[in-house]
Amino acid sequence: MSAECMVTVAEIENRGRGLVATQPLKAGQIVLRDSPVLLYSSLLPSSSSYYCHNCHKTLQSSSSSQVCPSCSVVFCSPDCLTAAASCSHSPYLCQALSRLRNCPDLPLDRQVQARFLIAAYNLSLVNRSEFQVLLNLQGAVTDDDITAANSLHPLISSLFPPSSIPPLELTAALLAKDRQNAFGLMEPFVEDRQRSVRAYGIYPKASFFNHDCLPNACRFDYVDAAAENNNSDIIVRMIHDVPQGREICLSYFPVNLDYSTRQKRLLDDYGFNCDCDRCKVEANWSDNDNDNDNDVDDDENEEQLMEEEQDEEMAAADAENGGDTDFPHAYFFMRYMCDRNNCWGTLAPLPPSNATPSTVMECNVCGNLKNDAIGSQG
Ligand SMILES: C[S@@+](CC[C@H](N)C(=O)[O-])C[C@H]1O[C@@H](n2cnc3c(N)ncnc32)[C@H](O)[C@@H]1O
Repeated sequence: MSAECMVTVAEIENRGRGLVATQPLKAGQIVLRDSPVLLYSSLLPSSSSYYCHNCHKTLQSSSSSQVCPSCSVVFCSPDCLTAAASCSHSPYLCQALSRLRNCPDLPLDRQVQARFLIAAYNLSLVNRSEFQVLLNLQGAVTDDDITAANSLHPLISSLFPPSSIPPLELTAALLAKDRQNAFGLMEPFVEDRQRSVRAYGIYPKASFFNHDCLPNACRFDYVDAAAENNNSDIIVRMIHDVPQGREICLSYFPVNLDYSTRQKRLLDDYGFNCDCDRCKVEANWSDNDNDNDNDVDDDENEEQLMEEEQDEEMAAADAENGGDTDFPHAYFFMRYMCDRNNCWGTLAPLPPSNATPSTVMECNVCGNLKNDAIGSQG
């Protein structure tokens, strides 16, 4: 059975649409493969010249690289140049990105938003049905989206003929959809180096996954390691078994973040208060009282460790529940969080072969494979 049949879109109370298992699902099973309808670079123009402007693979110093004759951006192969010319690097987009490169004073976050808007409006010109996918995404507009739209509108308007300038409201709505639905394609993991996002993508099916702070599935990508033409594809695999009818959720960020950081991020970026089982337990932890005093930058928060005390508190909470909750929290961290230094990835088994579960766990951040002692025992 194809991965696409294993989950279906359903309306979930207080969460909008979500993806639900159509059958009992096994640990390691692939429930979704998805390709982006839109992909844009998140890097400074100087760094983005190291990547193919179509598939975002690192360019090799080989003769197969192709240069756009109009704007000089580079593609990894003639195939990527041809594919891009009719879609992601149309004449409109080529001209628009050249204009954007002439705005060096625009801060990087605004440049990245401008690249998204250029890619989105390009999609409206080259592929109406995929643009419609974008319009159908969830996305409540905030004041920040309106501020960003106001600041970028003169630039965006200048890229269109006066008769077809898109309305400001559409620009704000698109920015909101991007914020709440884009997946970051990260640079491959290097120990002791801060990982950055290479590109953002809008994935039409994966954007239906809701968030849970203890997810039952996780997302894999194989940037620079994927088979030909699949550099930006993502795969979602089950972390553990779930019954038919269960909602399948991802975590929108590394699972080691603390309670108040998670709540803040979910409210600021995604517009909701999380009341998942883990949050219900952690909402009562005493050290949350101090969390706000320690507010630090989001990036720094990503680096925060799941402190030992918290592990102990989780174990205590599970013990209080009789230790027989459906899926104890401490167990999740012991079994499904990568223990490699500075990684904070989530582990999921490799796909089962011939219905036999795999005992090898793969980390979705560093790619490490490790034998699953608990799984292989039983
Ligand atoms: C990537 S979309 C997920 C699909 C979305 N529910 C829809 O209807 O298209 C992200 C948005 O879904 C909603 N969402 C995701 N997880 C949620 C959760 N655990 N509780 C409440 N809302 C959630 C939020 O509105 C969030 O901005």
